[in-house]
Amino acid sequence: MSISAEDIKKLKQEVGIAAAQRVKSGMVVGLGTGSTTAFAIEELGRRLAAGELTDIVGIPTSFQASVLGKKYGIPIRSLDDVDRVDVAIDGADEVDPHKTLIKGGGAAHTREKVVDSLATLFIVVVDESKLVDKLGSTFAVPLEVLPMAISPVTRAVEKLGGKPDLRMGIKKDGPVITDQGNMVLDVTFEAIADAAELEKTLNNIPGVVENGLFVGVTDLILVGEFKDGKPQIREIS
Ligand SMILES: O=C[C@H](O)[C@H](O)[C@H](O)COP(=O)(O)O
Repeated sequence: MSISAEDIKKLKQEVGIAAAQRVKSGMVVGLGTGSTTAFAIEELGRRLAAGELTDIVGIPTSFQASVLGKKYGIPIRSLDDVDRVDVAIDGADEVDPHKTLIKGGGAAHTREKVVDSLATLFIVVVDESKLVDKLGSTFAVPLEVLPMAISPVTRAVEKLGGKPDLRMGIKKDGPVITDQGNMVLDVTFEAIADAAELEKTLNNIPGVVENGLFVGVTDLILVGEFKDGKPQIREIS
């Protein structure tokens, strides 16, 4: 049974709110990027305004997260200002049974990997449509690439058996440019047998800044799903 866009939005909202409710006063919070995390950031702001939370600071994983954090009154800091990240809340484009992720649908995976990997507790928030048996079945692996290295990186990933596609803007002519001023190659692989190995291999190509495979980083996944017609949250830890 396919789920409507409205129902998916509802599930994103439920898991976003549930994740934000796990944040405690005094915590340093990694603010993820995307439509699901946006609900978590909004809920953090609501809790701050209501006095349910005090003294949190947010470490944004993108320009979008920074703007949203400020909009909802979360004090924004950089990694230079803190010595830890207590919890990070972030979305994903695919989640496999080993809690390995593909991220970067919003071209934010480089900063996300830095912040999410530092977190004592990394919570992934997704709706059920993101769960896959095999990584790469619905989503390509995004690579953030230095613009001057697009051609050699394209050839290198083709040699690895990947099919690279330069990500183009939707409301912009030309390629998508990341927050760091780089480009994105979305690489489709027929099968990803060993995500950990592929993550390292891709990052070893000169010119690749970071790829969207997140291996061994996830602590907890909150999955929004419909059961008996009602939205509910399943925890995978
Ligand atoms: O670059 C973007 C991020 O990795 C997002 O967290 C990911 O694309 C999921 O986004 P959404 O919650 O909008 O599906």
